Amino acid sequence: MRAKIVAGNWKMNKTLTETNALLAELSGKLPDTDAEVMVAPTYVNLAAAVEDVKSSTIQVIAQNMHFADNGAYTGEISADMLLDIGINTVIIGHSERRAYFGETDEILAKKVIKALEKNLRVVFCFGEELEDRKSDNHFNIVASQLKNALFNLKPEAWSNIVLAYEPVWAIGTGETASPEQAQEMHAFIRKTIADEYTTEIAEAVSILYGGSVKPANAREIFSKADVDGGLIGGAALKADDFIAIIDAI
Ligand SMILES: O=C[C@H](O)COP(=O)(O)O
Repeated sequence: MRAKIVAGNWKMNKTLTETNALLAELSGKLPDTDAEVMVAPTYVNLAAAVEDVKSSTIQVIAQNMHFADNGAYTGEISADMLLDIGINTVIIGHSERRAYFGETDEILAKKVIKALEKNLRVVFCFGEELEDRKSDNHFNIVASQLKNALFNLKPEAWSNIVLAYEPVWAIGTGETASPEQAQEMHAFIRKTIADEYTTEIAEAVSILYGGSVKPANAREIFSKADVDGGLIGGAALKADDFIAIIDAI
């Protein structure tokens, strides 16, 4: 059985005070669920967030990390720093990192290798841009993103990988992929992994959908066979919306 996951990526939102308040509300309202619930606050609030959720099942995860062990990388964060404060999962490859911070497939491949070497679980994000979909190139782009960043991994490494398919045109735009478009791409991703590795590995990996998931559309998207949960941006910033999305899985 694949893990069901609802993860909230808070991006560059929420001060420490707001982080404490949102986590207190989420912990108090968290429904009974089989899904893993994760939140990714900004770096400076991670350690406090880990404390905040100590008595709940919410997992605090990181939005990014560097591929080096340590050194002269001003402004960056290492895997060991995350592990030391009790973080076990890191998002890598978010489209905003790719678009605004120049993160290439090559850089992302290094980050994934380092994270796995340190025993961190990786939520790996990828997805096509609007032009790719308009020119019917979206399957090629997604396949090449997977291949370039992940297909150098040994088969056993896949047990620590979660995928998040996020079509860039659906992120923060209010426009979402239809449940059918999400299912079509998730099935394609699974087949691409099965072709490169094995059906067992492809069937075991959780594939989340991200891009304007809201309480109103979550249930239908999550009902699709190959959609194992969501990576939620804007709607993760309000406790009631995030709880409603967790309830929808
Ligand atoms: O990491 C989350 C995604 O970028 C989705 O963001 P969004 O739900 O605001 O569209």
